[in-house]
Amino acid sequence: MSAFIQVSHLAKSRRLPGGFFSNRRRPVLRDVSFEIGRGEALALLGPSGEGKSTISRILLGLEEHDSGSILIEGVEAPRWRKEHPGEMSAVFQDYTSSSDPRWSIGRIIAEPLAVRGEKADKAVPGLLARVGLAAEIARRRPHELSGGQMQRVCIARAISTRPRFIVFDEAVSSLDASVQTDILELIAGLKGDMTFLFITHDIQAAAFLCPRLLFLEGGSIAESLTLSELRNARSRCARELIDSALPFR
Ligand SMILES: Nc1ncnc2c1ncn2[C@@H]1O[C@H](COP(=O)(O)OP(=O)(O)OP(=O)(O)O)[C@@H](O)[C@H]1O
Repeated sequence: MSAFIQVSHLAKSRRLPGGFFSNRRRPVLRDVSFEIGRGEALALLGPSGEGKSTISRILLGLEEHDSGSILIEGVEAPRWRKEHPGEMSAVFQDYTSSSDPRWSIGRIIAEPLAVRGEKADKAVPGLLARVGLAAEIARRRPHELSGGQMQRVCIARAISTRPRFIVFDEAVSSLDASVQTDILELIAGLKGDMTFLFITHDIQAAAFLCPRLLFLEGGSIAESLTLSELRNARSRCARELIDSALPFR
């Protein structure tokens, strides 16, 4: 599988609280290197606060890194994002703040297309159908939908521009267990040629969607394991996550 994204020696520190003039910084990412193959679904796991979302925000161009490089199809990430508008997308945990509560669902889904100057309204019924929602939902507003329905709307919006790469950052974490399963099945069914990065604390969800799992610990990738290698995990964070998941015991 050829590399779609190559992350090399990524490092990022954050300013410690202590006033505007404080220069004290705390490393979050020390030396993170990994590849995501073209068309691969890759999971990124690790304890809370370890820097998983920081990596996703850096990949998406929402945050700067201090050093290291990110190549997408062999091109520096900022240039790739500029040359491929709409081809990188994301679904976040908080579906409420991901969408304007005053807008109709149709407008929320169509916005990324409208921004690109494409005819948006015609695409909405098809996008709703792809995520298992009825066309009439386009007229409703976010407060009229359940959490699971709203996350489906966020997924419809994320795929509206036909991205080639999607980050799912804790995209099922705030949903009830039964709804989580539905959304995981939806995500699994969408894949096609897309490349996925699936960020989660939930090793069972990761193993359901992704054939390979990365474990982030101490600011770098502690292990990269395929599903069949999970039983031989050696890093502390991988072992803890595996031991906490009953089916793996
Ligand atoms: N905007 C920010 N300003 C300051 N510190 C931040 C900011 N965002 C994250 N951090 C800090 O950076 C570190 C990494 O956060 P990050 O959200 O990337 O971790 P995470 O592994 O995704 O955590 P979780 O699993 O809890 O979402 C944490 O210590 C966090 O408190």
